[in-house]
Amino acid sequence: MQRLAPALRQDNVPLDLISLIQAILTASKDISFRVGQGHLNDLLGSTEDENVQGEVQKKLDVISNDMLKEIILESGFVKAISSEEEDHCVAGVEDGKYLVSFDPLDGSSNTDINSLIGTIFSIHEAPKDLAANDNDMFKQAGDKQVCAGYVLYGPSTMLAMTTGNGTHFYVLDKTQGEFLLVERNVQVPADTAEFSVNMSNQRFWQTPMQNYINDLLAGNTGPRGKNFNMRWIAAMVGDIHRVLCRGGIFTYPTDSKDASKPNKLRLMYEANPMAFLLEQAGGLAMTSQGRIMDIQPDSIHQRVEVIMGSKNEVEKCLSYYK
Ligand SMILES: O=P(O)(O)OC[C@H]1O[C@](O)(COP(=O)(O)O)[C@@H](O)[C@@H]1O
Ligand SMILES: [Mg+2]
Ligand SMILES: [Mg+2]
Repeated sequence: MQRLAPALRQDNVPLDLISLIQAILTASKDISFRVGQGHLNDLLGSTEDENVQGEVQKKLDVISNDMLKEIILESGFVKAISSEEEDHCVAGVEDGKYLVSFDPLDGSSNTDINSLIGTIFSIHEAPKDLAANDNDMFKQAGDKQVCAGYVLYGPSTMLAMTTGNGTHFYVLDKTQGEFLLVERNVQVPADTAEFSVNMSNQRFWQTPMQNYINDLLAGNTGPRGKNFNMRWIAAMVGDIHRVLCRGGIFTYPTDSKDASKPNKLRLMYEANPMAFLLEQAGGLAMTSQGRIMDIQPDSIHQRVEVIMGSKNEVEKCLSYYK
């Protein structure tokens, strides 16, 4: 099986970007090891602190954030990073070529129940005309990403990544400490009979989404004429990995549960990287208003509606908004 670096060179990925990706993965390998230790090293549970999202941070949120931040900034290729766990972007080197946005630990509510969690990352080129501590550098649409990926800490540690030449799967060979290419050009089936949403929020959704999901639940007794199954891992990294593997539609719809926060998932380090991976695998990644990767960001912690997955099913969902 091919190692990561030669696989990326095959896609003509610039050497400095390969080195930056390897830095991110070095931190991820360490996170994978620590996550695997679970109770053994007192890594579970929460801290006393809240992050900029107003969420109580898990110990693993903080540990993985610090490890990624340190290794990425030390790489020397990065002008700044932005993270779910950092209020403001953190400056790197002024002449750094890249910007990295990351969700150090996705699926935080799963850390204490030994369930699926992951790390999500997105890389843009850094503008030369702004200072390294200026958040405005990150106001670039998802379409401008040069790389996106996630590492899934599951029974095996897997990497899904794209640099714009298709989406590929890698597995961490823990005996060698290397990510090995296991599947090139993953393709998401255009149709599906599987949907993924937190149903407990149903009464707060907009009418089109309520109607769409009700028709799925009606199955072969309803207008869709076929039965649909439901899955919800409560970790976007796990739910999107399933969609990349076998198709499906994943959505976190706009809701009225908390008027100050109509959307849950973050554009820069959740929606955009997943959108790049899905589109490169033949899927779609939308809000009810348009393509996620066309959104011009206005803040590094901006939240957006997410409707993504199998092309025909996403289009079907969007038809309810017409
Ligand atoms: O708790 P809910 O409503 O099921 O939301 C689950 C969603 O929240 C998240 O856990 C948010 O991400 P973080 O864990 O990184 O904060 C997503 O991974 C997941 O899709
Ligand atoms: Mg997350
Ligand atoms: Mg997180």
